[in-house]
Amino acid sequence: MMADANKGYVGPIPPGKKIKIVFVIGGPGSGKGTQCSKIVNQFGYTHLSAGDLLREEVKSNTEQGTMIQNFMHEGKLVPSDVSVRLLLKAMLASGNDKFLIDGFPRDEENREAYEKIINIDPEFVLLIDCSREEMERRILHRNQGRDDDNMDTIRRRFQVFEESTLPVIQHYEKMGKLRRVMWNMEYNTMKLYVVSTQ
Ligand SMILES: Nc1ncnc2c1ncn2[C@@H]1O[C@H](COP(=O)(O)OP(=O)(O)O)[C@@H](O)[C@H]1O
Ligand SMILES: O=c1ccn([C@@H]2O[C@H](COP(=O)(O)OP(=O)(O)O)[C@@H](O)[C@H]2O)c(=O)[nH]1
Ligand SMILES: [Mg+2]
Repeated sequence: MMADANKGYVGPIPPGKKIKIVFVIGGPGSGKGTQCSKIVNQFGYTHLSAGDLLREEVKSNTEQGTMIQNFMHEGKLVPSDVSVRLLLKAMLASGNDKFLIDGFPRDEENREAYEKIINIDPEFVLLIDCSREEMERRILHRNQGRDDDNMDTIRRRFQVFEESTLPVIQHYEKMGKLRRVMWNMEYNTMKLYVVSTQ
């Protein structure tokens, strides 16, 4: 491993380790988790779902867990320092150097907190573009017993996606980092994006 693999990097990950990060973004129910699970099996990435990490934290029955549960139940975004710290903890615990980060960053504040605390430029941002009708249909049939998969919360989650996540997507598009795939695209086409950065 080259000593200057992360030249200029200032952050908590040990220097000298070239870390690859891919953000996977898309509306609620667009298939982020599904595609990430397929990609990790084949390409040795660690899949970190920000939503799953938050749900794990809710189970801990701490004050922070209850706070997170309330935000999620309302379809709102949990304060960035909480989500970023959970991501960082999971990255350090994994020992891996390639991560698919699913469902994050969801707003500009998330992105800024990530840049302040973790500060590793993503290789690219994979956007799963899916119609709202299809996303709604999928969420309502997902049967994972999620407290936020009800019509009322779903509506708010879509609103957050349109108002807060779209600006993040535009940011990465301006930087030339956005790779857009359609929800009904062949999985093999999706794989190409990952293979091309191996
Ligand atoms: N390409 C697909 N075609 C049909 N159903 C899908 C597809 N991808 C995902 N699903 C289903 O849609 C639901 C939402 O997918 P999920 O991966 O949980 O999305 P997200 O993580 O973006 O919310 C799940 O029940 C999943 O099985
Ligand atoms: O970085 C994140 C990721 C998720 N969430 C919260 O967790 C919920 C569920 O996110 P998840 O990614 O699991 O939902 P999905 O898009 O997969 O349906 C969101 O609505 C938010 O309330 C958050 O606050 N910050
Ligand atoms: Mg998901």
